[in-house]
Amino acid sequence: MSVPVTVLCGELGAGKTTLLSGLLESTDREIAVLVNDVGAVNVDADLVEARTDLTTGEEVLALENGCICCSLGGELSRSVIQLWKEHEFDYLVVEASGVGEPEPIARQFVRGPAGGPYDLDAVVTVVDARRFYDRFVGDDSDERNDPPIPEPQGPDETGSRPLGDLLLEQVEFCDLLVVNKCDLVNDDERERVVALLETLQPRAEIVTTEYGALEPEALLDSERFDLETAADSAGWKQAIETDAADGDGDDAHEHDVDDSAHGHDGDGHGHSHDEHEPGHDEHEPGHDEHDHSHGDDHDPGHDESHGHGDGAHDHVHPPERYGIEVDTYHRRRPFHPERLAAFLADLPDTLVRAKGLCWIAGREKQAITASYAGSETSLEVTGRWIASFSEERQAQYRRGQPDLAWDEEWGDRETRLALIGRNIAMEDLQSRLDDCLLTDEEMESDWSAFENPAPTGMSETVTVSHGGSDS
Ligand SMILES: Nc1nc2c(ncn2[C@@H]2O[C@H](COP(=O)(O)OP(=O)(O)OP(=O)(O)O)[C@@H](O)[C@H]2O)c(=O)[nH]1
Repeated sequence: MSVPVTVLCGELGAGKTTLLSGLLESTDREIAVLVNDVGAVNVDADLVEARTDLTTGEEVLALENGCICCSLGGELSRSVIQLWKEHEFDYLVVEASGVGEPEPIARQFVRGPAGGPYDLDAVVTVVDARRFYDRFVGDDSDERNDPPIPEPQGPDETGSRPLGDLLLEQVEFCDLLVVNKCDLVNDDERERVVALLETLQPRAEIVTTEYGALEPEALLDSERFDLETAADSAGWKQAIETDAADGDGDDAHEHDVDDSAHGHDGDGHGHSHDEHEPGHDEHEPGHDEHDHSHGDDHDPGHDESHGHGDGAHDHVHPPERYGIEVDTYHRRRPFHPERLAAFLADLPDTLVRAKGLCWIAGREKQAITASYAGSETSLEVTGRWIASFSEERQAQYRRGQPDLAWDEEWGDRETRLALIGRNIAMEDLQSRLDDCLLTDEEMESDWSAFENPAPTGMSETVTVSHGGSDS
């Protein structure tokens, strides 16, 4: 019998991982998860792993070397077929990269080789209510009862399509729309968002959530996916492309087989997380199966063009088309807590997403995950630096992770962030981050004397609002 599949799409930071983590916690179904993340730091797979008993490399499978939508007939199909052969599970959830287009992914499960063992059940798009409102609905009271239908905006002055275009495509293609982050909009704003979404996508069911809290039944075995529509993919394609062509005037939506990796520096990511807090004991020393490659690199590797020279297709990858740039920030020096907080409250609008581990002075034990999306950055203690354990334990952990880069003085403490922006001055951003690092003089000072808003306890989270204060 075919294994049903739910494909989870949505804007970067809309809450896909949050929703997925909740789903995995609330169902007894044996769910395999395919996570595809953009950027060298494959944080999502790690977060999903941390919150479940699934393990990367087994049921949680991370596609680190490419975007699903570029892996047509390639890595996606191979991965899911291999997964099906080697593991027992009765449901597959694919968490698509926040910049992935749903159609080519869905098509894999309908027409590709994965269509054999799998049966596409639903395509679910998660929408960030706040961002959707701000971007598309606005605050013009004249439009209150008759929101305009946003049109894809076409190339901007740099030749890239606005990121919102991709969001619209995800909205238009799906079967279920999850309007998430409803805690960040008021009732009126929420209703206007829903009204506009209904106009854009009359076929989809729409649910509103906070932190992606949904009953598993809403996401699994819904049989929402319309196979007839899917089989007639030229129809959807036309619908989507007609809109996009308004701005593009070319065939940039043509998707053909392309296994190129892009925007990835090939290394996995790093960090062993704490294993000694209540409820977080599932990992043993050496549990971390991710790669630990620690080049102090800045890999802009996202500029590859996808011209194939045979004239058959003109695939422009979304990160390129939408002006998205992916970079990593890696430093082995701690942040000054107050300067970091001030920086996080004043992030450039061109930054779409940032996520990764931070080393913050005064928090010598805590490995803190920073996650920026939309209007806020959360700082959450997600583990402990191995260097903060006894020497005996350190040795034990390090034996299990022979590739772990280790500094004589600071051990594994470091900052490694994925930065995703649109038309962003990445160097400026990196240099502003550098300004948040401790100076040589501060390195010698008493770090515990700094005012420090960073969290201390495992899973404790501090949120910094963009342009606002801590909460
Ligand atoms: N205020 C608020 N924050 C939320 C909600 N849902 C998720 N978040 C936060 O938003 C941030 C992004 O959530 P994720 O679940 O990682 O988003 P994602 O869509 O998986 O992100 P990408 O994988 O980068 O595309 C995290 O800091 C979440 O804690 C919500 O309903 N309300």
